[in-house]
Amino acid sequence: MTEPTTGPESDPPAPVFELRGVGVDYRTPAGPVTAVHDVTLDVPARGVTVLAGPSGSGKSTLLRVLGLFDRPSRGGLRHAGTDVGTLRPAARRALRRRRLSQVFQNPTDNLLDFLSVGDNLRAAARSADRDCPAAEVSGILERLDLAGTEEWKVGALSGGQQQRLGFGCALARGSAVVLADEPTSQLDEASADRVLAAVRLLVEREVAVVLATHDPRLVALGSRVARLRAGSLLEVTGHG
Ligand SMILES: Nc1ncnc2c1ncn2[C@@H]1O[C@H](COP(=O)(O)OP(=O)(O)OP(=O)(O)O)[C@@H](O)[C@H]1O
Repeated sequence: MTEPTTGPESDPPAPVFELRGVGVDYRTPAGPVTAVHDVTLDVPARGVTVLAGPSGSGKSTLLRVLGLFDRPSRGGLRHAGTDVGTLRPAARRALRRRRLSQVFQNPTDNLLDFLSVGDNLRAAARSADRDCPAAEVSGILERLDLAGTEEWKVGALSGGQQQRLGFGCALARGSAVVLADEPTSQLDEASADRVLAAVRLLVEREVAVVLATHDPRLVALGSRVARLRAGSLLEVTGHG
């Protein structure tokens, strides 16, 4: 029996996220604050999509929506064609576990400090119901320029090495999408440069990467750049 086809081979894959008129309000003691206004955006299934904008423009809020941590107050969100707004909490959690990874700003927030480097990769894979065999552990470490550190505790790594390992954990999880919030903001320039190489490795492995950043070097990696100001989408540039 032949597999059903979804279209000619040249068709690009469906967007990994489709946001339609998304708005997010926060309740505060002073009343509601609208952090994101009416954002309509497609996030391609390949390459880097950058959410760029000054502090307070809504980048982290949108990442929390894409990471299925927060529900939009208005509008719709589809992930790989599925309307996530209609999913029950357990189904949202399962989707997050199997399909998505997060890389936070602070490198230590991405790792378990009581485990070795290799065990962090294995634990990350298990958290997505996967295995990370020995060859994969050493392959990931080599590609991230961390060869020889497998037995080290993560506290022995520099901040930049820890952040690369954070991206390595996303690879070990086999996620389709990696969402990273200001991943270079705590790093010096040389360490940040090597984090860029980790992002490129994810792209090479056909992971969709969404970066919230104001680091121009990360913005330059974007095949699509969505510029935000005060919670509104100003423009979307690029392709992919
Ligand atoms: N939990 C919250 N409760 C109330 N207001 C919030 C909350 N989180 C964010 N905001 C407000 O929403 C707006 C957008 O914040 P957000 O953190 O998404 O912006 P950002 O672009 O990621 O900023 P930064 O670059 O400083 O992280 C800001 O006005 C912020 O004060």
